[in-house]
Amino acid sequence: MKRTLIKGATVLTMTDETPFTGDLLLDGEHIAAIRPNIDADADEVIWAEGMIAMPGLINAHQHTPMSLLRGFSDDLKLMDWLDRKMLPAEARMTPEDIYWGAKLSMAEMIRSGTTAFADMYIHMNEVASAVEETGMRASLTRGLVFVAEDGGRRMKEAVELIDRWNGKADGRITTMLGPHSPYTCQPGPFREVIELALQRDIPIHTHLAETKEEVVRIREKYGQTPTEYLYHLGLFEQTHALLAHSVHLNRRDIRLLQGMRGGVSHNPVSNLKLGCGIAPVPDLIDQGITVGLGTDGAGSATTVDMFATIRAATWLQKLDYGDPTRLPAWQALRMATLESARLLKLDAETGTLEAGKKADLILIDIRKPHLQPVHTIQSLLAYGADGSDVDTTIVNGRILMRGRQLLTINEEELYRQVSRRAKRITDGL
Ligand SMILES: CSC[C@H]1O[C@@H](n2cnc3c(O)ncnc32)[C@H](O)[C@@H]1O
Ligand SMILES: [Zn+2]
Repeated sequence: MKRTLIKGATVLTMTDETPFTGDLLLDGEHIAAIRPNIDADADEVIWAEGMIAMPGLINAHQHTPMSLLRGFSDDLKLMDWLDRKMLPAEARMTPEDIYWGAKLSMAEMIRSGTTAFADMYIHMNEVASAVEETGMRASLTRGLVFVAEDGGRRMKEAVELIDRWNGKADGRITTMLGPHSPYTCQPGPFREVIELALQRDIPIHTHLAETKEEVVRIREKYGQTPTEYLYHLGLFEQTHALLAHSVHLNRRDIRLLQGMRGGVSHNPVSNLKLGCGIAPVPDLIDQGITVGLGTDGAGSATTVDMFATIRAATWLQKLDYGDPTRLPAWQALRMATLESARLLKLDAETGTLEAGKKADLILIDIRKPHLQPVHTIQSLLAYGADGSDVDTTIVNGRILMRGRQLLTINEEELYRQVSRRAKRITDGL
Protein backbone atom coordinates (compact mmCIF):
# COMPACT_ATOMS: atom_id res chain seq x y z
CA MET A 1 0.00 0.00 0.00
CA LYS A 2 1.28 3.42 -0.94
CA ARG A 3 2.21 5.79 1.89
CA THR A 4 2.13 9.53 1.29
CA LEU A 5 3.50 12.08 3.76
CA ILE A 6 2.27 15.67 3.56
CA LYS A 7 4.63 18.01 5.44
CA GLY A 8 4.22 21.49 6.86
CA ALA A 9 0.65 22.27 5.82
CA THR A 10 -1.73 24.59 7.63
CA VAL A 11 -4.22 21.93 8.62
CA LEU A 12 -7.93 22.71 8.98
CA THR A 13 -9.48 19.39 9.96
CA MET A 14 -13.02 20.85 10.03
CA THR A 15 -13.62 19.08 13.35
CA ASP A 16 -12.99 22.42 15.06
CA GLU A 17 -12.19 25.95 13.98
CA THR A 18 -8.54 26.03 15.01
CA PRO A 19 -5.97 25.35 12.29
CA PHE A 20 -2.44 24.14 13.14
CA THR A 21 0.78 23.69 11.25
CA GLY A 22 1.47 20.01 10.80
CA ASP A 23 1.81 16.82 8.81
CA LEU A 24 -0.52 14.12 7.50
CA LEU A 25 0.42 10.52 6.84
CA LEU A 26 -1.76 8.70 4.31
CA ASP A 27 -1.56 4.92 4.32
CA GLY A 28 -3.32 3.38 1.34
CA GLU A 29 -6.91 4.62 1.28
CA HIS A 30 -6.84 6.04 4.81
CA ILE A 31 -5.46 8.87 6.90
CA ALA A 32 -3.05 7.14 9.28
CA ALA A 33 -2.02 10.17 11.36
CA ILE A 34 -2.34 13.95 11.62
CA ARG A 35 -0.15 15.87 14.06
CA PRO A 36 2.36 18.71 14.26
CA ASN A 37 5.32 16.55 13.29
CA ILE A 38 5.39 13.08 11.71
CA ASP A 39 8.66 11.30 10.95
CA ALA A 40 7.80 8.26 8.89
CA ASP A 41 8.94 6.42 5.77
CA ALA A 42 6.76 7.23 2.80
CA ASP A 43 6.69 6.46 -0.92
CA GLU A 44 5.95 10.09 -1.69
CA VAL A 45 6.47 13.29 0.27
CA ILE A 46 4.49 16.43 -0.53
CA TRP A 47 5.99 19.64 0.84
CA ALA A 48 2.99 21.77 1.69
CA GLU A 49 4.31 24.96 3.31
CA GLY A 50 2.07 27.84 2.23
CA MET A 51 -0.82 25.47 1.63
CA ILE A 52 -4.00 24.75 3.57
CA ALA A 53 -4.89 21.08 3.95
CA MET A 54 -8.61 20.52 4.42
CA PRO A 55 -11.19 17.81 3.68
CA GLY A 56 -12.23 17.58 0.04
CA LEU A 57 -15.44 19.46 -0.73
CA ILE A 58 -18.59 17.40 -1.22
CA ASN A 59 -21.11 18.43 -3.84
CA ALA A 60 -24.47 17.17 -2.60
CA HIS A 61 -26.44 17.71 -5.81
CA GLN A 62 -25.14 17.32 -9.34
CA HIS A 63 -26.24 16.23 -12.80
CA THR A 64 -22.68 15.72 -14.09
CA PRO A 65 -23.39 15.09 -17.81
CA MET A 66 -25.20 18.45 -18.02
CA SER A 67 -21.79 20.06 -18.37
CA LEU A 68 -22.37 19.36 -22.09
CA LEU A 69 -25.26 21.86 -21.87
CA ARG A 70 -23.30 24.58 -20.06
CA GLY A 71 -24.26 27.93 -21.57
CA PHE A 72 -26.65 26.35 -24.07
CA SER A 73 -29.75 27.84 -22.49
CA ASP A 74 -29.71 30.57 -19.85
CA ASP A 75 -32.03 33.27 -18.56
CA LEU A 76 -35.21 31.17 -18.72
CA LYS A 77 -37.67 30.13 -16.00
CA LEU A 78 -37.04 26.64 -14.69
CA MET A 79 -40.07 24.93 -16.29
CA ASP A 80 -39.37 26.53 -19.72
CA TRP A 81 -35.67 25.77 -19.42
CA LEU A 82 -36.40 22.14 -18.53
CA ASP A 83 -39.29 21.40 -20.92
CA ARG A 84 -38.17 23.42 -23.96
CA LYS A 85 -34.40 23.07 -23.79
CA MET A 86 -32.99 20.41 -21.42
CA LEU A 87 -35.38 17.52 -22.08
CA PRO A 88 -35.12 17.75 -25.91
CA ALA A 89 -31.31 17.94 -25.67
CA GLU A 90 -31.20 15.02 -23.24
CA ALA A 91 -33.32 12.94 -25.62
CA ARG A 92 -30.45 13.21 -28.12
CA MET A 93 -27.70 12.18 -25.71
CA THR A 94 -26.07 8.79 -26.31
CA PRO A 95 -24.43 6.78 -23.53
CA GLU A 96 -21.03 7.93 -24.89
CA ASP A 97 -22.13 11.58 -24.63
CA ILE A 98 -23.08 10.97 -21.01
CA TYR A 99 -19.66 9.44 -20.32
CA TRP A 100 -17.80 12.45 -21.74
CA GLY A 101 -20.13 15.01 -20.15
CA ALA A 102 -19.71 13.35 -16.77
CA LYS A 103 -15.95 13.30 -17.23
CA LEU A 104 -15.93 17.01 -18.07
CA SER A 105 -17.75 17.73 -14.81
CA MET A 106 -15.34 15.50 -12.92
CA ALA A 107 -12.35 17.34 -14.42
CA GLU A 108 -13.88 20.63 -13.25
CA MET A 109 -14.67 19.22 -9.81
CA ILE A 110 -11.22 17.74 -9.23
CA ARG A 111 -9.67 21.02 -10.40
CA SER A 112 -11.78 23.00 -7.94
CA GLY A 113 -11.33 20.76 -4.89
CA THR A 114 -14.40 18.53 -4.91
CA THR A 115 -13.68 14.93 -3.97
CA ALA A 116 -17.20 13.46 -3.74
CA PHE A 117 -20.61 14.21 -5.23
CA ALA A 118 -24.22 13.02 -5.44
CA ASP A 119 -25.42 12.64 -9.02
CA MET A 120 -28.80 12.06 -10.65
CA TYR A 121 -29.14 11.50 -14.38
CA ILE A 122 -29.73 9.03 -17.23
CA HIS A 123 -27.34 6.37 -18.62
CA MET A 124 -25.73 6.15 -15.20
CA ASN A 125 -23.57 3.12 -16.08
CA GLU A 126 -21.45 5.53 -18.11
CA VAL A 127 -21.24 7.99 -15.22
CA ALA A 128 -20.14 5.10 -12.98
CA SER A 129 -17.42 4.13 -15.48
CA ALA A 130 -16.18 7.71 -15.48
CA VAL A 131 -16.12 7.73 -11.66
CA GLU A 132 -14.19 4.46 -11.66
CA GLU A 133 -11.58 5.92 -14.04
CA THR A 134 -11.22 9.43 -12.62
CA GLY A 135 -10.86 8.18 -9.02
CA MET A 136 -13.61 10.37 -7.50
CA ARG A 137 -16.12 9.27 -4.86
CA ALA A 138 -19.81 9.43 -5.81
CA SER A 139 -23.34 8.49 -4.88
CA LEU A 140 -25.13 7.71 -8.15
CA THR A 141 -28.84 7.78 -8.93
CA ARG A 142 -30.87 6.98 -12.04
CA GLY A 143 -33.33 9.90 -12.25
CA LEU A 144 -36.92 8.67 -12.40
CA VAL A 145 -39.45 10.77 -14.32
CA PHE A 146 -42.93 9.71 -15.43
CA VAL A 147 -42.20 6.10 -14.50
CA ALA A 148 -45.90 5.19 -14.76
CA GLU A 149 -45.66 5.71 -18.53
CA ASP A 150 -42.60 3.70 -19.63
CA GLY A 151 -43.53 0.11 -18.84
CA GLY A 152 -41.05 -0.11 -15.96
CA ARG A 153 -37.90 0.55 -18.05
CA ARG A 154 -36.51 3.40 -15.91
CA MET A 155 -37.22 1.58 -12.62
CA LYS A 156 -35.43 -1.48 -14.00
CA GLU A 157 -32.41 0.65 -14.90
CA ALA A 158 -32.44 2.20 -11.41
CA VAL A 159 -32.33 -1.21 -9.75
CA GLU A 160 -29.69 -2.51 -12.20
CA LEU A 161 -27.50 0.48 -11.37
CA ILE A 162 -27.70 -0.38 -7.67
CA ASP A 163 -27.02 -4.09 -8.22
CA ARG A 164 -24.11 -3.45 -10.53
CA TRP A 165 -22.35 -0.53 -8.88
CA ASN A 166 -23.15 -0.20 -5.16
CA GLY A 167 -19.83 -0.53 -3.28
CA LYS A 168 -17.75 -0.81 -6.47
CA ALA A 169 -14.58 1.08 -7.47
CA ASP A 170 -12.87 0.24 -4.16
CA GLY A 171 -16.02 1.35 -2.33
CA ARG A 172 -15.93 4.81 -3.90
CA ILE A 173 -19.32 4.33 -5.57
CA THR A 174 -22.56 4.16 -3.62
CA THR A 175 -26.07 4.44 -5.02
CA MET A 176 -29.46 5.99 -4.31
CA LEU A 177 -32.95 5.82 -5.80
CA GLY A 178 -34.03 9.00 -7.60
CA PRO A 179 -37.69 9.89 -8.01
CA HIS A 180 -37.03 13.22 -9.73
CA SER A 181 -39.62 15.48 -8.06
CA PRO A 182 -43.21 15.78 -6.83
CA TYR A 183 -44.25 17.13 -10.25
CA THR A 184 -42.70 14.33 -12.32
CA CYS A 185 -43.50 11.37 -10.04
CA GLN A 186 -47.07 10.38 -9.32
CA PRO A 187 -48.07 9.06 -5.88
CA GLY A 188 -48.20 5.36 -6.87
CA PRO A 189 -44.69 5.13 -8.37
CA PHE A 190 -43.26 7.43 -5.70
CA ARG A 191 -44.64 5.12 -2.98
CA GLU A 192 -43.18 2.09 -4.78
CA VAL A 193 -39.76 3.73 -4.79
CA ILE A 194 -40.00 4.50 -1.07
CA GLU A 195 -40.90 0.87 -0.34
CA LEU A 196 -37.99 -0.38 -2.42
CA ALA A 197 -35.65 2.05 -0.68
CA LEU A 198 -36.76 0.72 2.70
CA GLN A 199 -36.51 -2.93 1.68
CA ARG A 200 -32.98 -2.50 0.36
CA ASP A 201 -31.80 0.23 2.73
CA ILE A 202 -31.02 2.61 -0.13
CA PRO A 203 -31.28 6.40 0.31
CA ILE A 204 -33.53 8.54 -1.90
CA HIS A 205 -32.37 11.59 -3.87
CA THR A 206 -35.11 13.93 -5.12
CA HIS A 207 -35.89 17.58 -5.96
CA LEU A 208 -38.28 19.44 -3.67
CA ALA A 209 -40.04 22.83 -3.76
CA GLU A 210 -37.63 24.49 -6.15
CA THR A 211 -40.04 27.07 -7.59
CA LYS A 212 -43.31 28.83 -6.75
CA GLU A 213 -44.76 27.22 -9.91
CA GLU A 214 -44.09 23.78 -8.42
CA VAL A 215 -45.95 24.74 -5.24
CA VAL A 216 -48.95 25.98 -7.27
CA ARG A 217 -48.95 22.87 -9.51
CA ILE A 218 -48.84 20.42 -6.61
CA ARG A 219 -51.49 22.33 -4.67
CA GLU A 220 -53.79 22.29 -7.72
CA LYS A 221 -53.25 18.57 -8.23
CA TYR A 222 -53.16 17.22 -4.68
CA GLY A 223 -54.33 20.07 -2.42
CA GLN A 224 -50.99 19.96 -0.56
CA THR A 225 -47.62 21.69 -0.55
CA PRO A 226 -44.84 19.64 -2.22
CA THR A 227 -43.43 18.91 1.25
CA GLU A 228 -46.83 17.72 2.53
CA TYR A 229 -47.13 15.57 -0.59
CA LEU A 230 -43.85 13.77 0.16
CA TYR A 231 -44.65 13.61 3.88
CA HIS A 232 -47.97 11.87 3.24
CA LEU A 233 -46.24 9.39 0.90
CA GLY A 234 -44.10 8.46 3.93
CA LEU A 235 -40.77 9.75 2.59
CA PHE A 236 -39.66 11.24 5.89
CA GLU A 237 -40.67 8.34 8.14
CA GLN A 238 -37.71 6.03 7.77
CA THR A 239 -35.89 6.59 4.49
CA HIS A 240 -32.69 8.59 4.29
CA ALA A 241 -33.79 11.34 1.88
CA LEU A 242 -31.56 13.87 0.09
CA LEU A 243 -33.81 16.79 -0.83
CA ALA A 244 -32.37 19.12 -3.46
CA HIS A 245 -33.37 22.82 -3.23
CA SER A 246 -36.27 23.00 -0.69
CA VAL A 247 -36.61 26.71 -1.42
CA HIS A 248 -40.36 27.19 -0.93
CA LEU A 249 -41.12 25.77 2.49
CA ASN A 250 -43.54 27.30 4.98
CA ARG A 251 -43.27 26.90 8.76
CA ARG A 252 -45.43 23.78 8.77
CA ASP A 253 -43.31 22.23 5.96
CA ILE A 254 -40.16 22.77 8.01
CA ARG A 255 -41.82 21.13 11.01
CA LEU A 256 -42.67 18.12 8.81
CA LEU A 257 -38.96 17.72 7.97
CA GLN A 258 -37.90 17.78 11.64
CA GLY A 259 -36.34 14.50 12.70
CA MET A 260 -35.94 13.26 9.11
CA ARG A 261 -32.97 11.12 8.13
CA GLY A 262 -30.89 12.82 5.44
CA GLY A 263 -31.65 16.49 4.83
CA VAL A 264 -31.45 19.29 2.30
CA SER A 265 -28.91 20.11 -0.40
CA HIS A 266 -28.92 23.89 -0.73
CA ASN A 267 -27.93 24.94 -4.28
CA PRO A 268 -27.62 28.73 -4.13
CA VAL A 269 -25.98 29.41 -7.50
CA SER A 270 -28.61 27.45 -9.42
CA ASN A 271 -31.39 29.08 -7.36
CA LEU A 272 -29.97 32.56 -8.01
CA LYS A 273 -29.51 32.03 -11.73
CA LEU A 274 -32.94 30.50 -12.30
CA GLY A 275 -34.50 33.17 -10.05
CA CYS A 276 -36.09 30.46 -7.90
CA GLY A 277 -35.86 32.18 -4.54
CA ILE A 278 -33.85 31.88 -1.33
CA ALA A 279 -34.00 28.66 0.68
CA PRO A 280 -34.75 29.12 4.41
CA VAL A 281 -31.34 27.75 5.40
CA PRO A 282 -31.09 29.26 8.94
CA ASP A 283 -34.63 28.09 9.80
CA LEU A 284 -33.83 24.56 8.62
CA ILE A 285 -30.60 24.47 10.61
CA ASP A 286 -32.37 25.91 13.68
CA GLN A 287 -34.81 22.99 13.52
CA GLY A 288 -31.95 20.50 13.48
CA ILE A 289 -32.24 19.58 9.80
CA THR A 290 -28.96 18.73 8.04
CA VAL A 291 -28.21 21.22 5.27
CA GLY A 292 -25.35 20.52 2.85
CA LEU A 293 -24.28 22.33 -0.29
CA GLY A 294 -24.52 21.45 -3.96
CA THR A 295 -24.18 23.11 -7.32
CA ASP A 296 -26.91 21.42 -9.39
CA GLY A 297 -25.84 20.69 -12.97
CA ALA A 298 -23.70 23.04 -15.07
CA GLY A 299 -26.71 23.34 -17.42
CA SER A 300 -28.31 25.62 -14.84
CA ALA A 301 -25.49 26.73 -12.52
CA THR A 302 -22.81 27.12 -15.28
CA THR A 303 -20.08 26.46 -12.71
CA VAL A 304 -19.65 23.44 -10.44
CA ASP A 305 -16.94 25.16 -8.38
CA MET A 306 -17.93 24.57 -4.74
CA PHE A 307 -15.96 27.64 -3.57
CA ALA A 308 -18.34 29.80 -5.65
CA THR A 309 -21.21 27.88 -4.06
CA ILE A 310 -19.93 28.43 -0.51
CA ARG A 311 -19.60 32.16 -1.17
CA ALA A 312 -23.06 32.42 -2.73
CA ALA A 313 -24.61 30.54 0.21
CA THR A 314 -23.22 32.94 2.81
CA TRP A 315 -23.90 36.11 0.83
CA LEU A 316 -27.45 35.11 0.06
CA GLN A 317 -28.41 34.68 3.72
CA LYS A 318 -26.64 37.88 4.79
CA LEU A 319 -28.54 39.78 2.10
CA ASP A 320 -31.85 38.07 2.77
CA TYR A 321 -31.75 38.89 6.50
CA GLY A 322 -29.95 42.24 6.09
CA ASP A 323 -27.62 40.81 8.71
CA PRO A 324 -23.94 40.00 8.09
CA THR A 325 -23.82 37.65 11.08
CA ARG A 326 -26.02 35.12 9.22
CA LEU A 327 -24.37 31.97 7.85
CA PRO A 328 -20.76 32.78 8.82
CA ALA A 329 -17.77 31.40 6.94
CA TRP A 330 -17.21 28.42 9.26
CA GLN A 331 -20.82 27.26 8.96
CA ALA A 332 -20.75 27.45 5.14
CA LEU A 333 -17.50 25.45 5.05
CA ARG A 334 -19.05 22.82 7.33
CA MET A 335 -22.03 22.62 4.98
CA ALA A 336 -19.68 21.95 2.04
CA THR A 337 -17.81 19.22 3.93
CA LEU A 338 -19.27 17.34 6.91
CA GLU A 339 -22.94 18.27 6.38
CA SER A 340 -22.82 17.25 2.71
CA ALA A 341 -21.05 14.04 3.75
CA ARG A 342 -24.00 13.33 6.08
CA LEU A 343 -26.42 13.78 3.19
CA LEU A 344 -24.48 11.21 1.15
CA LYS A 345 -24.26 8.89 4.20
CA LEU A 346 -20.49 9.20 3.97
CA ASP A 347 -19.78 11.02 7.24
CA ALA A 348 -18.14 7.95 8.81
CA GLU A 349 -15.63 7.98 5.94
CA THR A 350 -15.11 11.58 4.90
CA GLY A 351 -16.10 15.23 5.52
CA THR A 352 -13.39 15.87 8.15
CA LEU A 353 -9.68 15.08 8.40
CA GLU A 354 -9.31 12.46 11.12
CA ALA A 355 -7.07 9.43 11.53
CA GLY A 356 -8.98 6.36 10.35
CA LYS A 357 -11.12 8.24 7.85
CA LYS A 358 -10.63 7.93 4.08
CA ALA A 359 -7.85 10.11 2.67
CA ASP A 360 -10.07 12.57 0.75
CA LEU A 361 -8.39 15.96 1.02
CA ILE A 362 -7.23 19.03 -0.84
CA LEU A 363 -4.29 21.40 -0.64
CA ILE A 364 -5.02 25.05 -1.33
CA ASP A 365 -2.16 27.33 -2.29
CA ILE A 366 -2.53 30.59 -0.38
CA ARG A 367 0.72 32.19 -1.60
CA LYS A 368 -1.37 34.53 -3.73
CA PRO A 369 -2.29 38.21 -3.40
CA HIS A 370 -6.00 37.55 -2.90
CA LEU A 371 -5.31 35.08 -0.05
CA GLN A 372 -2.82 37.18 1.97
CA PRO A 373 -2.27 38.10 4.74
CA VAL A 374 -3.74 35.33 6.87
CA HIS A 375 -5.89 36.55 9.73
CA THR A 376 -8.58 33.87 9.67
CA ILE A 377 -8.26 30.83 7.47
CA GLN A 378 -12.00 30.19 7.21
CA SER A 379 -12.60 33.77 6.08
CA LEU A 380 -10.08 33.36 3.24
CA LEU A 381 -11.59 30.05 2.20
CA ALA A 382 -15.23 31.10 2.25
CA TYR A 383 -14.95 34.67 0.96
CA GLY A 384 -11.68 34.81 -1.00
CA ALA A 385 -10.71 31.44 -2.49
CA ASP A 386 -11.65 30.07 -5.88
CA GLY A 387 -11.48 26.55 -7.18
CA SER A 388 -8.39 27.55 -9.17
CA ASP A 389 -6.50 28.02 -5.88
CA VAL A 390 -6.60 24.26 -5.28
CA ASP A 391 -3.17 22.81 -5.95
CA THR A 392 -3.66 19.13 -5.06
CA THR A 393 -6.70 16.86 -4.86
CA ILE A 394 -6.53 13.42 -3.21
CA VAL A 395 -9.31 10.82 -3.06
CA ASN A 396 -9.05 7.48 -1.27
CA GLY A 397 -5.33 8.13 -0.86
CA ARG A 398 -4.79 8.53 -4.62
CA ILE A 399 -3.54 11.84 -6.01
CA LEU A 400 -5.93 12.98 -8.75
CA MET A 401 -4.38 16.42 -9.26
CA ARG A 402 -0.91 17.65 -8.27
CA GLY A 403 0.43 21.14 -9.03
CA ARG A 404 -2.83 21.67 -10.99
CA GLN A 405 -2.05 18.80 -13.37
CA LEU A 406 -4.86 16.25 -13.68
CA LEU A 407 -3.40 12.77 -13.32
CA THR A 408 -6.40 10.59 -14.21
CA ILE A 409 -7.93 12.56 -17.09
CA ASN A 410 -6.51 13.35 -20.52
CA GLU A 411 -7.72 16.93 -20.93
CA GLU A 412 -6.82 17.33 -24.62
CA GLU A 413 -8.95 14.37 -25.59
CA LEU A 414 -11.70 15.47 -23.20
CA TYR A 415 -12.07 18.92 -24.82
CA ARG A 416 -12.04 17.42 -28.33
CA GLN A 417 -14.79 14.99 -27.41
CA VAL A 418 -17.07 17.42 -25.57
CA SER A 419 -16.99 20.22 -28.12
CA ARG A 420 -17.96 17.87 -30.95
CA ARG A 421 -20.67 16.16 -28.91
CA ALA A 422 -22.14 19.36 -27.43
CA LYS A 423 -22.57 20.82 -30.94
CA ARG A 424 -24.34 17.73 -32.24
CA ILE A 425 -26.68 17.50 -29.23
CA THR A 426 -27.82 21.13 -29.33
CA ASP A 427 -27.80 21.74 -33.09
CA GLY A 428 -31.06 23.45 -34.10
CA LEU A 429 -32.71 23.23 -30.66
C1 LIG B 1 -34.07 12.31 -15.15
S1 LIG B 1 -32.47 12.73 -14.71
C2 LIG B 1 -32.54 14.30 -13.88
C3 LIG B 1 -33.31 15.36 -14.60
O1 LIG B 1 -33.26 16.52 -13.81
C4 LIG B 1 -33.20 17.63 -14.65
N1 LIG B 1 -32.76 18.80 -13.90
C5 LIG B 1 -31.54 19.37 -13.87
N2 LIG B 1 -31.54 20.42 -13.06
C6 LIG B 1 -32.77 20.49 -12.53
C7 LIG B 1 -33.40 21.36 -11.64
O2 LIG B 1 -32.77 22.38 -11.10
N3 LIG B 1 -34.69 21.15 -11.32
C8 LIG B 1 -35.37 20.14 -11.87
N4 LIG B 1 -34.83 19.28 -12.74
C9 LIG B 1 -33.56 19.47 -13.08
C10 LIG B 1 -32.30 17.20 -15.76
O3 LIG B 1 -32.42 18.05 -16.87
C11 LIG B 1 -32.76 15.78 -15.96
O4 LIG B 1 -33.77 15.72 -16.91
ZN1 LIG C 1 -31.12 19.22 -9.83
